[in-house]
Amino acid sequence: MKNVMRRVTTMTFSSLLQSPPPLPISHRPFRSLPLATQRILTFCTKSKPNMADFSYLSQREAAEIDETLMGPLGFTLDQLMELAGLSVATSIAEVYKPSEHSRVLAICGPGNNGGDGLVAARHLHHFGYKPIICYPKRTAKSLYTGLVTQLESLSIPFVSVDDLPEDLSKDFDVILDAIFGFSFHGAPRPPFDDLIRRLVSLQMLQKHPSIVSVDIPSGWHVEEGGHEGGGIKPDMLVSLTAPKLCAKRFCGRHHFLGGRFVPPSVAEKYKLELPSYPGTSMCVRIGKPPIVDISAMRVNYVSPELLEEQVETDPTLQFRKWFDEAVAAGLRETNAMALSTTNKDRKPSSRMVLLKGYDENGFVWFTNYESKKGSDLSENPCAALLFYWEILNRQVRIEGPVERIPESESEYYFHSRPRGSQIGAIVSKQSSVVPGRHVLYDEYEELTKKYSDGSVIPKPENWGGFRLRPNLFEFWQGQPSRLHDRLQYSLEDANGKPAWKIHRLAP
Ligand SMILES: NC(=O)C1=CN([C@@H]2O[C@H](COP(=O)(O)OP(=O)(O)OC[C@H]3O[C@@H](n4cnc5c(N)ncnc54)[C@H](OP(=O)(O)O)[C@@H]3O)[C@@H](O)[C@H]2O)[C@H](O)CC1
Ligand SMILES: Cc1cc2nc3c(=O)[nH]c(=O)nc-3n(C[C@H](O)[C@H](O)[C@H](O)COP(=O)(O)O)c2cc1C
Ligand SMILES: Cc1ncc(COP(=O)(O)O)c(C=O)c1O
Ligand SMILES: [K+]
Repeated sequence: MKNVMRRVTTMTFSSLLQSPPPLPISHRPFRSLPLATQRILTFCTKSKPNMADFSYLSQREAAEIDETLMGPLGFTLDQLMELAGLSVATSIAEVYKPSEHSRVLAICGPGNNGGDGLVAARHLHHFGYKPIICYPKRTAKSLYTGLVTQLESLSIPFVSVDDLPEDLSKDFDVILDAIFGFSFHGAPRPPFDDLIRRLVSLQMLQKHPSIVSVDIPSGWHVEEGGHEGGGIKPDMLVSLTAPKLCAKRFCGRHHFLGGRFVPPSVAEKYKLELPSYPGTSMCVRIGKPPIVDISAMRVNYVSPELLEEQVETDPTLQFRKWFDEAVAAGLRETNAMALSTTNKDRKPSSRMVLLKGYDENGFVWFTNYESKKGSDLSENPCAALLFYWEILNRQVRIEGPVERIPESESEYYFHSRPRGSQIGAIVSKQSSVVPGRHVLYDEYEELTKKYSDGSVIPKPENWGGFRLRPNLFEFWQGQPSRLHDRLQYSLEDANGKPAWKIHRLAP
């Protein structure tokens, strides 16, 4: 596609045929765990099978890990607390959106758990929440006074226990329980005893703020747990480093793990079986995903209006504008599109493909000409493309006739791909039945060896590009109450020449 087409953002494609990634830790077989942990695991496996994959720390182990991190491993408390607090804030943001749960009360205790709460509150503020802090027993150390100063400089209010509203359910959507962590022992002393009692009675109400506990539900025994004895029942628990034994008794809807800083030596020493964190996330959900009512799943789209007078007269330019905005919005595969084809019996079929270039002449993707889509397109050379850019509430539909691109352009593009994907294209007789994965892997290995000298990998004859020449575009912008904007561009006759006409369609 030398200079013919504008190349879409370079995407990395980790081919199915490249070496398989290691199993995430959570999927590896159960390994030997500390005895106490094993006992609890065996006990709980019966009632909650999905929890058996993780290890749980005793109070002593948790403290020991902290000492190791901050001793021989060279971490400082400030660093760990910052990461712990950030994990808590990102976990909250995954479950409670600021649009509906902005009013957060962070109750912070005298130790490091309280410090995590202070850090989390700062991050929540930057995420768009409106936190208020109750921090009755302040620590004079500079780490804590610094955190307080940072919060004050953001005008985050501090409230005393006496000034807290009697009914916490009216003023708050989320209560962050950062009172006690893994060093809690005995029975809670004032003023925390009363604060915990208030959280317990709050939960008796039908509608109450969601309680999010940092590391340990405050007042629970670190190993034995305890809400049966009348303690708090948090809706969410964010375990740090690894869940403590009491987390086995957690029955709330959302259990997250944070503290993405555990070096392999610590994981190894304590035989930690933990899930892997996705992508760049600071937190990962553990335990069962929440049960959702699919029929109630809906988003009320709120977007700027899409007006006839704002859009480009040329739909390719309008596409460029939206495509670039989607890239700028940070979408991972802006160029992923659904391609719909039909066969000679008019039977439709859809799949995702990657857009690899577009201009006024059309939209190009690459594939195997002998695949299902290839065969459909030879029987009916017409197709529809569909993009959905969720975070922008936008959808684009494109339809038109399809043709193969010149062989030289396919050649050029094929050799620009990673060598693994080039070999993958040779190995895959796309859409045909394969007796097993090993067949693909064996051939892949063989070809990898064959071409290990760096010689040119020949493009299979049946692999190349298709170009759809649009005769219809539709730009869709989601709006409240389902009254979306839909602007359709169709090619119509204007004095004997085709010209793009814009029509607004009912949503
Ligand atoms: N590695 C990590 O994941 C990190 C986690 N962090 C967080 O740190 C806590 C543990 O912090 P620590 O300071 O050791 O302990 P606590 O936050 O639990 O609080 C200890 C203070 O609480 C007092 N305390 C204890 N029991 C009671 C009680 N019954 N009533 C009232 N007060 C109590 C205790 O006072 P004492 O006089 O009793 O000693 C302390 O003042 C961990 O859970 C994580 O949240 C770190 O941020 C970084 C690394
Ligand atoms: C995000 C995404 C992008 C894809 N891109 C391509 C592509 O560019 N070309 C391709 O042949 N298959 C691509 N695939 C695989 C196709 O969806 C499909 O499985 C394959 O092409 C076989 O389809 P068919 O049997 O209908 O021909 C992609 C899949 C996904 C999920
Ligand atoms: C089977 C197949 N072929 C081709 C592609 C496109 O790969 P590339 O971006 O290397 O052209 C993909 C992308 O997912 C694919 O799955
Ligand atoms: K806590």
